[in-house]
Amino acid sequence: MTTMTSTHTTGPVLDASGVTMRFGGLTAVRSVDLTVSSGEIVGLIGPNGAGKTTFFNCLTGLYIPTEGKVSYKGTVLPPKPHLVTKAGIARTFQNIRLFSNMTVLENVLVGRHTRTKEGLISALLRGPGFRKAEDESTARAMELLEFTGLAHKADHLSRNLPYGEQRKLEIARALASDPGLLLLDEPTAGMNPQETRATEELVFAIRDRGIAVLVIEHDMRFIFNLCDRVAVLVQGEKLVEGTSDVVQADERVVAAYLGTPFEGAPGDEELAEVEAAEAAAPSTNARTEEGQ
Ligand SMILES: Nc1ncnc2c1ncn2[C@@H]1O[C@H](COP(=O)(O)OP(=O)(O)OP(=O)(O)O)[C@@H](O)[C@H]1O
Repeated sequence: MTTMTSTHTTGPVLDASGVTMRFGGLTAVRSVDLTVSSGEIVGLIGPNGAGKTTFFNCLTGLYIPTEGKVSYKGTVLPPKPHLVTKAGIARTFQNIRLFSNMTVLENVLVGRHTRTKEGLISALLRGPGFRKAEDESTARAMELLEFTGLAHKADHLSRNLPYGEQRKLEIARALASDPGLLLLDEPTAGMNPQETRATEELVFAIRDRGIAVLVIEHDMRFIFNLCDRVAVLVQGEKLVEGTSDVVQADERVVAAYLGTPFEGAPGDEELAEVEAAEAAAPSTNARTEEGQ
């Protein structure tokens, strides 16, 4: 039996059932059920204000749902963000939330703290146990920077990274908590086609490491290329859920969100844009290296 097969047979990593979130008179999320299984990449799409981020906040303990429950690997999660992270769910945010005055490596080390056992006394004494844990954390953080293509920037201040690399760093920091499920909130927002394509590859690589992924995104090419399953939220309710083909063909989704049927094989147009950008890239790099 391959690893892939065994991860697919272990049942849902995430099981959200009947999740409702009300803010006063406004019901932002209404009785939403969603599961994500090991080995899956699931997309969450919908118009602005549909309740996608609110749903993420309910999954990660930032909000206590008005109704419903969220389980991770069969255990109901306490609605406290640090306990949710410790249980195995990590996330990135729609707006980048890095520690801008820390280095790239330090940002990833911050994400590692839920997995280090050494306490305050040990840290103050800086005994052998603490130093060993520190070395292990640094090695793990560097491995994640290699994985995300940022190792060569480990000692740069995060605020000096280009936008696309800051987004990658957010993902590296989320991975530092060794999650079983990664929630990505608009990971390609503001990216050019080349960066979007690289992010797509990164998400596939994360999935191949055995981490399930739930992703919110407005870029439909990205979503339909990437996801095994897509759920559509409209006005807080789940309208449709299915494969990319099913969702794209659903008239209700077209009417409520996509506007016009999504034409052409997903990825073709994007591929052409990326190839054009890559063809133009050497001259851009040359200008940068010459300091122009
Ligand atoms: N803390 C809050 N208090 C009151 N209303 C809120 C709060 N957070 C979200 N809302 C409302 O809940 C609804 C859903 O918002 P949410 O940000 O979850 O939508 P979204 O689908 O993520 O939108 P977008 O795609 O624009 O990010 C909106 O009407 C929003 O104004």
